[in-house]
Order: sequence, then structure tokens, then C-alpha cells
Amino acid sequence: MQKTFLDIAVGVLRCENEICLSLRQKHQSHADHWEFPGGKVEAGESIEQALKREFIEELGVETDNWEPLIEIPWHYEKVSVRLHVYQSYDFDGTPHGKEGQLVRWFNQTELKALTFPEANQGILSALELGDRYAISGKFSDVEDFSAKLAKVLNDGIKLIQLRAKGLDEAEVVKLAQENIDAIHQAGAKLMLNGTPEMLGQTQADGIQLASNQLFAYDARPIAQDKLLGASTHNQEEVEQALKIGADFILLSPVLPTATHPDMEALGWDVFREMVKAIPVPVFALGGMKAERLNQGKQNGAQGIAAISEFWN
Ligand SMILES: Nc1nc2c([nH]c(=O)n2[C@H]2C[C@H](O)[C@@H](COP(=O)(O)OP(=O)(O)OP(=O)(O)O)O2)c(=O)[nH]1
Repeated sequence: MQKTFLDIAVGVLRCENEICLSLRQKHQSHADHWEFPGGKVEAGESIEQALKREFIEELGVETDNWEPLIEIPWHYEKVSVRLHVYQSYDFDGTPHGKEGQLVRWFNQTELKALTFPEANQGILSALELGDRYAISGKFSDVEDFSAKLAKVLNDGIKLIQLRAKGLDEAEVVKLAQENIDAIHQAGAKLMLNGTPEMLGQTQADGIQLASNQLFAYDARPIAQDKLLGASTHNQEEVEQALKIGADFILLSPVLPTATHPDMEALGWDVFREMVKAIPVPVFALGGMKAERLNQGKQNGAQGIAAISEFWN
């Protein structure tokens, strides 16, 4: 049976590193949970119009320039919602709880410790991850790896996957440890293409599970405070990735790619339809070039992932 979703406009209002939240009240569902202000989209309203109205009604501030961040479909016990999450830095006035609710600014790093409605996990991931994901490609030796990594960091890329198929596990762990300080100093995060055990031996930020690894687990294989990325190519793999609590998904190949000439490309139309049903950020992989970033976002992606485009 097709469920009807209630469209909810959700606004991440930002001021430098801080984000404005309000506390849901006793008479509401998800009482005492923090939320990004917003509410139901009324008939005939665009998301931006709904956000402007809600922020005036609930927080007494005029807002503008809302940009899409992520769309989250979610089934609660009594209602199914589609959260249309937008963000903006543009507001006039001081947000305050016009309906008696507590309103507070939080530093982005504080959000993980707060209690939100379940659907918000994907919003937190979307805020944490950038919009470009670099996957390491060929390198001749350790020095060459570090030089190529330095270029990626210099380009402002904040999410990097260490993928080195020619090395054994101990060598990958060593390479990760040798480069982790440079990555963290640049404000970036390192994902290991490897196992939970390897993650435990490094200070990397998370693991990227290959599609054939996903089915080895029934539940999330790493701690909540680490990032779990899942590589997928079809609906079945996406469902398994969500079942084991992936924080974000790589979906490929979106376009034909020289690395996997045997695989049929999904194309943007299929990609967009699949993303619509996924409640966490999705990176488009396969044939990605920097200039495709906007196209990816228009098709619902968090951003694009690539080897050759970023690693050279
Ligand atoms: N505004 C907002 N709503 C959220 C967030 N996360 C989340 O799951 N939701 C859900 C909770 C509600 O089911 C719905 C918001 O609808 P609403 O804000 O008009 O609902 P409401 O206060 O009248 O409360 P209720 O009907 O759910 O009790 O979206 C969030 O971060 N912000």
C-alpha cells in the first residue's frame, strides 16, 4: 500500500558555527526532543514560503535565501512525513519562542549529544559531510600518497576515503595513521575502505563498507560516534545499508565509468527516484566531474564522489 507523506518544511537557521533549535513541547509528538524549526507545508505553498511563515509565527524572525539541504522520507508509527530540509544564514531579528517553546543556538559540534526525532539522523549527517567525497586512486609510494592527499586537502575536500586494493590490512592501517594528522588539521575526515577491526586500530573517522560486505552484518558494526558509509548499486543493497544503520550511501555507477565498464549506468532519473526513498545523504559516484556537482544536487544528491577527478 502506498503511504501518503505529510510534507514538512524544516529550517536549519545558521549563524556562523551555530544552529538555531527549538524544544518540542509536552502536547506535541516527540515531546522534549530538539527540532529544527518548521512545520507542515500548507496547500499551495512552496517550501520556502512555508519556512518564512513558520519562522515568523514560531520564532518572530524574517528569513530569506533558503537553500535545499536534504529530503528525508520517514515512517513514524502514526504518520509518515517527508522532511524538506533547507538551510539559510539570512535572517532579521532575534529568534525567540513565540509559542512558549525553548529556543537556543547550539554549536554544530554539540548537536550529536542532543535528542532529536528519529528522522533527524540524516539531517545531522548531511550537516557533517561536505559535498565532495574523494576516493584515493593510484599512488607509487608513501610519499606520492601524501603528496596526492595534500592536493585533495588543498582543494578544500572534507571527506576522503582511503582505498588501496594493492595493500594488505596492516599496510592500510599504517598509511592511515601516517596521514591522519594532516587530514584532521585540514578539518577533513578519513573513511577507511576496510573492516570495523581496522577502524579500531586507527584514528580514522569511519569505514566505507563495500557492497559485498554489507550482507555480513545484521546491525551497525561500529560505534555511533564513527561514520558508516555504504557502497551500493541497487535497491537491495540500499535497503541492507539502511538496515545496518549507514550514515550515508554511495550509489553507483550513475554515469558510465572507465573503472567499471561492465556495469550498466543507472542514469540520473533512476538515481533521483532511488534517492527520494533514502533518509540519509547519498553521494553520486561513477563518471563524476566537478562540474556535475550542481546537477547531482538537483537530482537529490548530497554531493559527488570520484577517484580520478579528485585524485591526481
Ligand atoms: N519542525 C520539525 N519537524 C520535525 C523534525 N523532525 C521530525 O521528525 N519532524 C516531524 C515531527 C512532526 O511529525 C512533523 C512536524 O509537524 P508539525 O511541527 O506541524 O507538527 P506539530 O508541531 O503540530 O506536532 P504533531 O502534530 O506532530 O504533534 O515533522 C524537525 O527537525 N523539525
